[in-house]
Amino acid sequence: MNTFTHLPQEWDHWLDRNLAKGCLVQDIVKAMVESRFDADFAARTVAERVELRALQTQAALPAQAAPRQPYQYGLPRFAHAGNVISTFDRDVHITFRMQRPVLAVLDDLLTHEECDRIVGLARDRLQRSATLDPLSGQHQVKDHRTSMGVFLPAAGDAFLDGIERRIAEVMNWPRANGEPLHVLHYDVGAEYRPHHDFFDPAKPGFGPTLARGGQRVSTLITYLNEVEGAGETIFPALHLSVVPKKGSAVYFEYFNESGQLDWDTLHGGAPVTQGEKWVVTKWMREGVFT
Ligand SMILES: O=C(O)CCC(=O)C(=O)O
Ligand SMILES: [Fe+2]
Repeated sequence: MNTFTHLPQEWDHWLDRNLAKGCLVQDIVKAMVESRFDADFAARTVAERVELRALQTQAALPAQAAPRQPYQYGLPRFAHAGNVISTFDRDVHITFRMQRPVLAVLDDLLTHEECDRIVGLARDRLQRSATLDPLSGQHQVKDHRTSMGVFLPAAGDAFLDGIERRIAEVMNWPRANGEPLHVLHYDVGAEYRPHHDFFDPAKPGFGPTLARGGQRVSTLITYLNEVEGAGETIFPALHLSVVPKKGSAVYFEYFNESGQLDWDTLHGGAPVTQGEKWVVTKWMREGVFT
């Protein structure tokens, strides 16, 4: 019986060595399955590692496409100097920041009461999270996103209205460019595998969503509860993970004035190993979201 669904460190190195040697993916997966790794796990793990290695070496593009130019870090959209962002109703504290990619961890974005209230608004309306298929443009439920989610439009809700305003000030981008707040819930074992929040313009299925305000430019993920085990937001290309803390948030941006995309913002929600995880995400667009 094939049982292993976790990659020990020695196997991690083995995987990299074999990919570097040019071994075929199917041979690597076969060897893992023969060593009692779960077949689906082995296939997924190898496919993800191939993608990550390609990203790191910028070799992910098909042969006929032009190589990606390095992302130009001009003036960040997140232009807050100092440690505190004084919004109209609350001081938000910057506890970590990095320039490449532009990323920050923020404390006190929401009070605990606000977190609980958002969870309360979302709890009974959750649906299994879907992702937009890059080829067909259809919303599809896939194994790589096993959370439950719901959009919370702020229209007419004074509470959400205030939160939206605060978030727009923190993201330093017009509120009208934001998609509605999106709440995600993860049970034990649920995860959101590494992805980019922007829409790859080379993929035809993203045309219709790109027509609704253009490209996504930045993301703010706010943690709504204390997670008992794991569930970090992981950034594999940066070897960075952000540990959930109730009321705190992680911000990152990935679209510059020249329209370049920062592929290093690859990120995901690691599987929750104990308890549950709630987040609320704000995605900003280039223009007004319609
Ligand atoms: O749950 C997380 O930590 C990541 C969520 C995420 O990537 C998103 O909402 O776009
Ligand atoms: Fe994301």
